[in-house]
Amino acid sequence: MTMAEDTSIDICLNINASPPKREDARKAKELKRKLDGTSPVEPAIASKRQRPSVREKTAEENIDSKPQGWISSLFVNNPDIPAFAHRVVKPVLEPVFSSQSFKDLSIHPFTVSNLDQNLGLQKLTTVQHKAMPVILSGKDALVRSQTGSGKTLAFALPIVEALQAVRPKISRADGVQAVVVVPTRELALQTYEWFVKLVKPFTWIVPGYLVGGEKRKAEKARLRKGITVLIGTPGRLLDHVQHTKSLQFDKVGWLVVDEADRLFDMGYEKDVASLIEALDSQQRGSRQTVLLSATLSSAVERLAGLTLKSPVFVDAAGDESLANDMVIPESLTQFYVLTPAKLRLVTLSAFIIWKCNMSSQRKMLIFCATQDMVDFHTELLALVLGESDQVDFEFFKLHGSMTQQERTDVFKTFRAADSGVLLCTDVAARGLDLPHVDWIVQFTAPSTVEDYVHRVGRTARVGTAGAALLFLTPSEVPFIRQLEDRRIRLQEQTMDVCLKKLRDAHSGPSVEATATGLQARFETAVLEQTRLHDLACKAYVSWVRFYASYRKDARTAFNFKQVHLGHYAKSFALRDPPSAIGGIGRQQWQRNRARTPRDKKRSNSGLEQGYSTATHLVTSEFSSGLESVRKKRRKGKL
Ligand SMILES: Nc1ncnc2c1ncn2[C@@H]1O[C@H](COP(=O)(O)OP(=O)(O)OP(=O)(O)O)[C@@H](O)[C@H]1O
Repeated sequence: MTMAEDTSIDICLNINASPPKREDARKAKELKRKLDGTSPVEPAIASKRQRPSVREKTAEENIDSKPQGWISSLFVNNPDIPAFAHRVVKPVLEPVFSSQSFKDLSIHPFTVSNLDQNLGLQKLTTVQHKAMPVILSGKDALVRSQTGSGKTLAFALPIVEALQAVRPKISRADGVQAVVVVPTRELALQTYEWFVKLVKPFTWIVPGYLVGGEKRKAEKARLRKGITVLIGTPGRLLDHVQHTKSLQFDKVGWLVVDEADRLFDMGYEKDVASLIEALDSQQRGSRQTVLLSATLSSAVERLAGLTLKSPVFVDAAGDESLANDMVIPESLTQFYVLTPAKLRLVTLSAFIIWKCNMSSQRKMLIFCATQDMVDFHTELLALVLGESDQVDFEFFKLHGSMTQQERTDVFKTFRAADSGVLLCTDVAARGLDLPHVDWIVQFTAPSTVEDYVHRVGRTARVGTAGAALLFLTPSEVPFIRQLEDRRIRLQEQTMDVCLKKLRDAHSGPSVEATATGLQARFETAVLEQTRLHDLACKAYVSWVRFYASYRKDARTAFNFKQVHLGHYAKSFALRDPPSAIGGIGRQQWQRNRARTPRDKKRSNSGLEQGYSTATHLVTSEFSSGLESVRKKRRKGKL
C-alpha cells in the first residue's frame, strides 16, 4: 500500500467525524439519546458519541488507551528518517563580555552607580565596549552584534549621557531630542523601560513611547506634555508626524534604528524612509544616526548607505568572520529533531512534558508559523496536557492580532513568571528580552537562516546557558545544510528519545501505545469541541498557505510538493480529509466526489468560505498589528 492510500483510508474512516455545530447541540443530544443502545450506527460516529468527554476520563485512560472504533496509523507508512552527514562546522566566536568596566568610561558618576546599584551591571559587553566610544564621540554607526549582547544599552547610555550634559538643562518643553525606531510594540515597551531606568538620576529627561493599538488621543496628550526620548514603531511614529501638530522634530539630535533588518523584513522600509525624510525636513541642527542589527541584510546596508554620514562599522565578531557567517551565542546548545509529519504533535507534547517537568523553573518559547497555529496549539495543549499530564505550568500565547492590552499583559506576565510555555509567532522573534528562557522550540521552521538566528537568540542571552530545538520533517533536512553553510552547528535529538520520555512519564505499556493514546486525546478533543475544531481547521489552512509561500530560494528544504497534506492534517489533530478542510484542494475534491446535501450545507456554513479568503487568514506575523493601523489610516479612521 502506498503512503497516499494509507492516508486516504485513515481519513475516510473519519470523514463523518466533524463536530456538530453549536446551534445543533440540542438536536445532537436528542439524537444521541435516541441512538444510545438502540439504533445501529456507523463505528466512527458511535465511538464519538459513546465516548465520554475529555474531562470525564482519567489521565491514564486517556493516554494509554485507543478509542474504540477508530484506527490510528500514527506509526505506519511514515517516510524514513534519513541519516544526516554533518559537515565540520566551526562556529564564529564572539565573546560576550569585554574586560572593561563602566567606571572606566568617562561618563557621569551617577550613571556608573545607577548601573551598578540599580541594574547590577559592572562590565561592558563586547558590543558596548566597541560601540559606546564611537557613539559617545558623535559619529554615525552601523552596529552588528549577536543576539542578547546588550545592543540596547550600547546606544541608550550614550544618548542619556549626552542629554544629561546639556546646559541649560533640557526641559520637557524643549521637545523631542532623540527618536528610536523599533519594529514591534513589545520592543518599544522594552526599550522605553531601559531609558526609564537610565534616566533615574536625571529626572529632567523624559522618555516616552508610541505604538499602534493604543488610543491616539492619549498619545497626543503625552506628546503635548513633552517627551525627550521618543521610542516607537515606524507606522505609529509616522502617523503622528503627519497628524499631530505638537510633535516637532526640529531639535532631534539622535536617530536610532534598532533591529533594522527586522523592520525591513516586516515591510517598513518605506515608513522608515518617510520618517527620515520628515526628520531631514524639520530638523535644524545636526543629527547623529545609529543603525543596529544582529544580522546584516542588503536592505540594512542600503539604508546605511542612504542615511549614515561617514559611518563607523562596529562588528562585535571581529575579523575572522565573513559577511555571510552567522554568529550564535557560545552558551547556546542547538538541536534538531526529525519527525514524520504525523508525529509532530505528539513529539512536541512529549518534549514539553519532558523538559518542563524537569524543573519547577523552566521557561519555553514555541515558535509557530502563523497566528492561527498559535491560537489553536495554545488552546489544545493547555486543554489536553494541562488536564492530564501533570504539567504544572501555564501556557501563554503572543501574536500580532491580539489586542495591545493582551500583548502587554502576556509579555509582562511571562517575563515575570518562573515557568511557563509561550507559543508565539515571529512577533517575539527579534529583540525581545525575556529573562531565563531555557528552551526555544521552532515547531515550524523559520523562513530564513536569519530568522533562525533571531528566534534562538531569545535564549542564551548575555552569556547565560540556553538550548534550542528545531522541528523538521525528513524532507526538510536540507535546511540543516543551509545552517551549516552559515556556520551554525546543530546536534540531533532523536524523536525516539522524546517519545520514550513520554512513555516514562505515563508508565505506558509501550512508546507507540502511549503516543497513539495521546494523539487520540488530541483528536477526540478536536472532534468533540466545535470551537477547537474550527481553530484546528483555521490553523491547518493557515499553515498550508504559509508552507506554500516559502521563498523560492528556501524551497530546497521547504518544498510544498513534498508535503503530505493528510499526514499534516493529523498533526493538527484533524481527522477530516485535507480537501474538506477550509477549501484546501477543493477543486480536486469537487471533481472527485459527487457533492451531497451535507457537503453543500457545510460549505454554505461559512466555514469553508471564511477560510478561503486571503483577508481572513493572517498567515504570517508580518501583520503584527501595525497593518491594521495603516489600513485604518488610509480610510481616515485613525
Ligand atoms: N553590560 C552588561 N552586563 C550584563 N548584562 C547586560 C549588560 N548589558 C546588557 N545586559 C543585559 O543583556 C540582555 C540583553 O540585552 P539587549 O536586549 O539589549 O540585547 P540585544 O543585543 O539588543 O539582543 P537582540 O539582538 O536579541 O535584540 C538584557 O537582559 C540586559 O539587561
